[in-house]
Amino acid sequence: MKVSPSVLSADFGNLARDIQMINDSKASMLHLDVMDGVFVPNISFGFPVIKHIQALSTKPLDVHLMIVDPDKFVTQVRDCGAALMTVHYEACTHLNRVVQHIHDAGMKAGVALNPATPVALLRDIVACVDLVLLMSVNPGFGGQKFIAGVLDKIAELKQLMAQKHAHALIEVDGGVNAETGKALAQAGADMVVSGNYLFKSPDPQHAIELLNDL
Ligand SMILES: O=C(CO)[C@@H](O)[C@H](O)COP(=O)(O)O
Ligand SMILES: [Fe+2]
Repeated sequence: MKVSPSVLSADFGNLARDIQMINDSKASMLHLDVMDGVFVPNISFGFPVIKHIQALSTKPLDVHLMIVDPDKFVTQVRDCGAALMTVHYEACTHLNRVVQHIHDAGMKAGVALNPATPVALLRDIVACVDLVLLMSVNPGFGGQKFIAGVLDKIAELKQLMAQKHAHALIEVDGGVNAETGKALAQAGADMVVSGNYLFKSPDPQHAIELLNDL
């Protein structure tokens, strides 16, 4: 199982230390949650902070945009050095165009679904994206309780991807710990995001390794 630790739960007063900890871990990517206070009821951090993190990180950046109209920011996300730019299905009027712009900018494209958004809505886009991010909490905050309905959504998504000959990675985000991570591994998720659980752990690198070994 690939692991993408969420910087949202890092200690922003000791960011360089926490990024170095992730560099020295088995994490596959580094997850960055951008929130605009409109699409979600919270504001996190923006491009200057991501640029700073990029300079410190040896892991590819997995940028999760919880913002309205993400098409406006494709170039800025690319200029931050992101490897993967994930936008919400619910935030895009012209999702196919946004995905094209992300690819034109040289990044991998991901599409995220809120817990109440059905997988079936991805029918006409799933073959065009590199990753589907299934939210297992309502986006906006770290440290929330895992919504187990995501496990059935993984099965539905796998079925849809088989029908459409799609090869997107399946990433799950929210409330992931050792227990929920195990259920996600069994359900067939390829990558998990974890924030609160990892950063509150007495040994975050060991916690990353445990998820990685699932
Ligand atoms: O996108 C989000 C929240 O909106 C996440 O990436 C969280 O940051 C995950 O944090 P935990 O639920 O693991 O604490
Ligand atoms: Fe996220």
